[in-house]
Amino acid sequence: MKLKVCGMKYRENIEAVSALKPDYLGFIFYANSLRNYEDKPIETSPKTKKVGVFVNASLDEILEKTKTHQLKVIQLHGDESDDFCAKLKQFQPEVEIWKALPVDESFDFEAMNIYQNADAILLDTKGGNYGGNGKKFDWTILEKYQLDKDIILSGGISPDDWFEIQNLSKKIPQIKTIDINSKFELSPGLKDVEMVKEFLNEMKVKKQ
Ligand SMILES: O=C(O)c1ccccc1N[C@@H]1O[C@H](COP(=O)(O)O)[C@@H](O)[C@H]1O
Repeated sequence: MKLKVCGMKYRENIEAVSALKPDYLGFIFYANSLRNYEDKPIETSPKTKKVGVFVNASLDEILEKTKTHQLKVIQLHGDESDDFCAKLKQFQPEVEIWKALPVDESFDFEAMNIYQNADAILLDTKGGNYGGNGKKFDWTILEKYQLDKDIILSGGISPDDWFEIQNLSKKIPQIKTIDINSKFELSPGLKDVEMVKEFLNEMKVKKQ
């Protein structure tokens, strides 16, 4: 299982979290988010891939940020279409595309089939904002999931959730990555480094 730490904003904090070598670090490029990343590009551990999170941004903006920040993954967290994913792939074939979909009790997994040009689907809880709502959806609905496409599990994941996630991933091996954000913060965009460290350690114990 891989770990993405999302919503990084402050340089020193980014350096401290990057030193823990998570698989992914997420930077939100969305002006309406309290976690909007406005600083210069920052170097992270070579083991950590940078993910850019966008909400209904233009192709030009995404391409520009991908180049400037050396993004390895583009996470589309708005209402982007599969055609848009296809266009991005055309310009950036080496960059992975993750399409985020909002999940509630009526979520239809067929919606994932639409996104043939996305490399993976990120499932986040439907809420008042496009993301960062800090709420979990009912994970038992994942037991109905039968497609092959990789899933990134997201939405209100907290430090206490590792045990449940482990059990879930045994039933649903398509869950390849988990995405942590607001439940690991001291304030929006500022991660609690110790909390992230402990969580990563718990994950490593499982891996052995
Ligand atoms: O965190 C934000 O402010 C945000 C804003 C707009 C789009 C996505 C955003 N964050 C993403 O939301 C999910 C879930 O976060 P949380 O655990 O519920 O706080 C995560 O994928 C972030 O990448």
